[in-house]
Amino acid sequence: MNVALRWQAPPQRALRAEQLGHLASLCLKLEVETYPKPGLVSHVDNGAHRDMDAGLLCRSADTLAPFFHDLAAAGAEGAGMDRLRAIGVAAERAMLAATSGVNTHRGAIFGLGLLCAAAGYRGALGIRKPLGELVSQRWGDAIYAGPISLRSHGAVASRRYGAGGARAEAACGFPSVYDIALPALHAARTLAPRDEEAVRVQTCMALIADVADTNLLHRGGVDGLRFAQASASAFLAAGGIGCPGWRKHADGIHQAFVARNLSPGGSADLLAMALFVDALFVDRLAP
Ligand SMILES: CC(C)(COP(=O)(O)OP(=O)(O)OC[C@H]1O[C@@H](n2cnc3c(N)ncnc32)[C@H](O)[C@@H]1O)[C@@H](O)C(=O)NCCC(=O)NCCS
Ligand SMILES: Nc1ncnc2c1ncn2[C@@H]1O[C@H](COP(=O)(O)OP(=O)(O)OP(=O)(O)O)[C@@H](O)[C@H]1O
Repeated sequence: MNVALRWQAPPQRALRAEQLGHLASLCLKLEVETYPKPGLVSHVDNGAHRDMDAGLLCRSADTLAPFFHDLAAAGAEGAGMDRLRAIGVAAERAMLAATSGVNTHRGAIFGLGLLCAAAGYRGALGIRKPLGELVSQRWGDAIYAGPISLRSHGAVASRRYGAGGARAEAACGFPSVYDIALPALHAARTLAPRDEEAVRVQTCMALIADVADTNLLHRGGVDGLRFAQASASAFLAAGGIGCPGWRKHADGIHQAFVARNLSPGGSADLLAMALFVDALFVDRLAP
């Protein structure tokens, strides 16, 4: 597998919904094609996961492209949260059918889906606001007011540890994308201008160091989250991808996560979202 980000944002502001759907799917594949990513599935190994591999994640990403397309089109038509939710639920169903029941991308459908809807909305209005701000303004209240599955891993972790999870991240306008991932991504490009995979590793580490990831809480409790955050912070403090031998350090962290069954799926989703936002030049001009 070799996924290149063959994407050049057209100069006009309004990107067609189909292109946005294709871009979102591509960003999911780029996230997969990033190694070492602590505990997560990549083209090199399956990390802390027994039920999925890179091939399954890429098939899932392909399955989701038309749904991201629909979400962008719905956003352009001014859809409210009920309509977006119906498309999101249909996307989750298609994902489970394509993966024989494995949750490959539930968090990513939600976050990237809302960003696609915001990109469609922004294109239709011809405005320049960051996508996260639009999600928060347009659908933030409805995201909080929406139905919550009491038995989901995220909901249990939220109740037990008080973490807001994917829902709070979206309702607040994706602060982890704008305040953590994008600055890390841009700084990393000056450290490794010709190595986009290294840039993605550094961005992923920056996210893990700061995000209260409900996947980590579900799998490892507070101790697991603290271990993950401390490991990623130590990688960054040592110079990250600017340090000679960084791959060995990152690989050691990956193996330590696997040994503890830790997987920061929320940070993986946020990495894909940051790649999506970064690829749309309006956000680059006004992040
Ligand atoms: C809100 C969702 C994600 C419910 O999931 P859940 O209760 O399990 O919540 P939780 O927040 O923990 O996370 C689910 C996934 O999000 C990701 N995640 C975990 N922590 C975080 C975080 N801090 N920030 C962002 N994403 C995170 C992980 O991949 C995780 O597996 C979603 O599945 C849902 O409500 N879907 C309904 C469809 C919908 O409303 N769609 C909107 C348009 S696409
Ligand atoms: N490369 C990746 N590797 C692993 N998880 C990822 C990756 N990219 C995104 N994710 C996110 O991680 C989530 C899946 O994580 P996980 O399998 O730990 O959750 P779960 O199904 O709730 O729990 P469990 O597998 O412990 O039963 C998905 O919702 C997905 O969006």
